[in-house]
Amino acid sequence: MNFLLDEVARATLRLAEAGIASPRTDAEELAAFVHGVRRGGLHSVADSDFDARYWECVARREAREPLQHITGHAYFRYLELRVGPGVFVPRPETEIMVDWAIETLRSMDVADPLVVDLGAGSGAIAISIAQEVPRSRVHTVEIEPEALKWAELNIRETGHSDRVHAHAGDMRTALPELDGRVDLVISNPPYVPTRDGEVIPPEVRDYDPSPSLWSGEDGLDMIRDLEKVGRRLLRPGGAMAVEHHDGQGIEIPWFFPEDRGWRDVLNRKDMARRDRFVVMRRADEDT
Ligand SMILES: C[S@@+](CC[C@H](N)C(=O)[O-])C[C@H]1O[C@@H](n2cnc3c(N)ncnc32)[C@H](O)[C@@H]1O
Repeated sequence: MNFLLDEVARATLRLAEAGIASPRTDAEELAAFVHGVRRGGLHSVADSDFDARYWECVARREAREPLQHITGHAYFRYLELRVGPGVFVPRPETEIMVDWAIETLRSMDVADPLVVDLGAGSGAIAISIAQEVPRSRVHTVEIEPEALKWAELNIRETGHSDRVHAHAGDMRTALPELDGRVDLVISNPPYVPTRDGEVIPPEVRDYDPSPSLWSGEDGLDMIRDLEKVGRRLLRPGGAMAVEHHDGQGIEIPWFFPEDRGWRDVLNRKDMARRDRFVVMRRADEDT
């Protein structure tokens, strides 16, 4: 074993003691970041090249700063996105909802589908869809100016400025010019119940911006409003996906009733088999 791997083992213990859920991965990611190699290449770093800044990064992580804020990037599907203060760090759970959206768009008989992503954050959802559905046109909306800057940066740096457009605005009233024309609406809205304030991890509570998290006592305020937004934006037969907290999967389908033109409302699960997002579509014109 080389010196760096010894240090990674020591850092792993420190991070585990600090209550980090994935101490080994984080210790390795930080070592890879500091030494400019991939995780698989850590064994090849010469002992003389060990960089003591590694321990500064480990101390920041130990104090529960998110890994992605320390390294400055987050991986999401096939993207490496820039993140930092002022923006929500994209999560793996959301990748599964995006998977559903991409499959749904590919199965639609539409050459250049029109997509709206509500709550841009880093741009993770919007950029992934543009990248993986080649002719899609994606509009994303963000209320927080700081977050919008990160989304714009990522859209530019990933080379998707031609088909992803980030708009400043409130997702509840945004993009009236697209009313009735959108093929797919997707959102990972704020959904954490304010009553959970005491139990969420410090990485989330202290670093994800408040507007990306909280949505009323039961966490459902924004999702209730999204029913109206989807009804306004979608074309007949258009599809929608909304991420939610585990434990909210029973209530949300009731917000999208058949008598308001919703069809095929279904709960979908994440990798841990927990209810994680709800999908639905608008009735066709003749139903
Ligand atoms: C949970 S984050 C999701 C970000 C990103 N889509 C992702 O999945 O990583 C929710 C985002 O919605 C934004 N947001 C909250 N309320 C909003 C509103 N009323 N209108 C537009 N964006 C809003 C937050 O600032 C935050 O960036």
